[in-house]
Amino acid sequence: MGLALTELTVSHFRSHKLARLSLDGRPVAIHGPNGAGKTNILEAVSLFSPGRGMRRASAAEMTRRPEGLGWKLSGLLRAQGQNFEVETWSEGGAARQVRIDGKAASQIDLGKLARIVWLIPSMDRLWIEGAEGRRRFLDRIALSFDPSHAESSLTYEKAMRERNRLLKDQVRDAHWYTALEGHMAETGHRINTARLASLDHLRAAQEQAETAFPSAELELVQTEGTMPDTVDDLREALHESRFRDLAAGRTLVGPHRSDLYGVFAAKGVPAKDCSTGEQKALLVSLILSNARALAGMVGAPPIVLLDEVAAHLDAARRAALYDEICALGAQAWMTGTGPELFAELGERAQTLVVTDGEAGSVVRA
Ligand SMILES: Nc1ncnc2c1ncn2[C@@H]1O[C@H](COP(=O)(O)OP(=O)(O)OP(=O)(O)O)[C@@H](O)[C@H]1O
Repeated sequence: MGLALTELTVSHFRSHKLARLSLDGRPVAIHGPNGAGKTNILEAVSLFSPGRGMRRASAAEMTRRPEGLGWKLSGLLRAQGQNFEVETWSEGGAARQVRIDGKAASQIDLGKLARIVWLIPSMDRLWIEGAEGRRRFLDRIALSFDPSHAESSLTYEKAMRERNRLLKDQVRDAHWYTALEGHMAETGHRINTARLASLDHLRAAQEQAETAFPSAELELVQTEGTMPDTVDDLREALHESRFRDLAAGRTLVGPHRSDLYGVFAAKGVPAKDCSTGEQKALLVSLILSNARALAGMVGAPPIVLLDEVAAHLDAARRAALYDEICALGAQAWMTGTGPELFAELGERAQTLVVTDGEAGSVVRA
């Protein structure tokens, strides 16, 4: 068995008061009516990777109402041929903490053990909406390849926020800028390199795989100007941009101005102009490529979370998705409103049924 959660306890987390799940490593098909608490389980699993989880919610938002005292997720993770006891929790809305085998650990430590990727309904408009969503999508992929990408992003954003504050306040003291630009150049360059490397991994995985899903041609572009390709050039560009940035009241150069451009390869059509179904198929294709590339890199496929994906695929594509997930050997957690959406999986998956009970969500095998 590759990477998998074999036990999961969800406590005081969103609609779940207490859910104890035993998993056997097969894909997990979760069905139940709307609002029952299916996505909440996937969100819980996503919190075993660095960051705010798949809904980007605050720790306080995820605390079960009305109690509001905090939440806890614990599990047994099968990774690298061993079992790890993993825990993450938040008390009273405070920043979440992590423990591995009873010892305090960082989110990045956990991310190195539990590679987790996801596809969620809000990504359906990925190619149509703003560049920020596409950068975030690519950054999640980069983070799955290298969990320390999360740290680079946080450090860069913190320094940029500081610099933007100086720009807004029209501070002209060069010393302040020089120090911040040094940090931004180093972390910004690391972010850009990780994004480009991620695209290379995806391209290689797309080329090597036999898949029923369309491939995407992907390119990292700048919304304006160019992205300097060395630390020194980025530092220089930030320095040179100071007057322009003072006028704009924000930083105009750097990896926060990058965008992911995608083309439906077989037709040569930009992803944003493809049909809804084609856009979904492209996303599935990218997540499968991400999973394949990770399997090649770390020796095991990631845990894959697919929220409401089955319902949006026709029967042939759905069957192909299940075949590809099973061939990869990934523990995929999938949600849908009814069992018929998982019929093609048969015994290859484990089924959980979630219903809305008086004391919150109820999960049964
Ligand atoms: N902090 C919270 N405390 C208690 N309940 C919450 C909290 N956050 C969300 N919920 C409840 O969780 C439910 C939604 O759960 P979830 O999104 O998992 O549903 P779902 O089964 O995936 O539904 P759908 O099929 O409609 O997507 C809603 O009833 C919502 O009110």
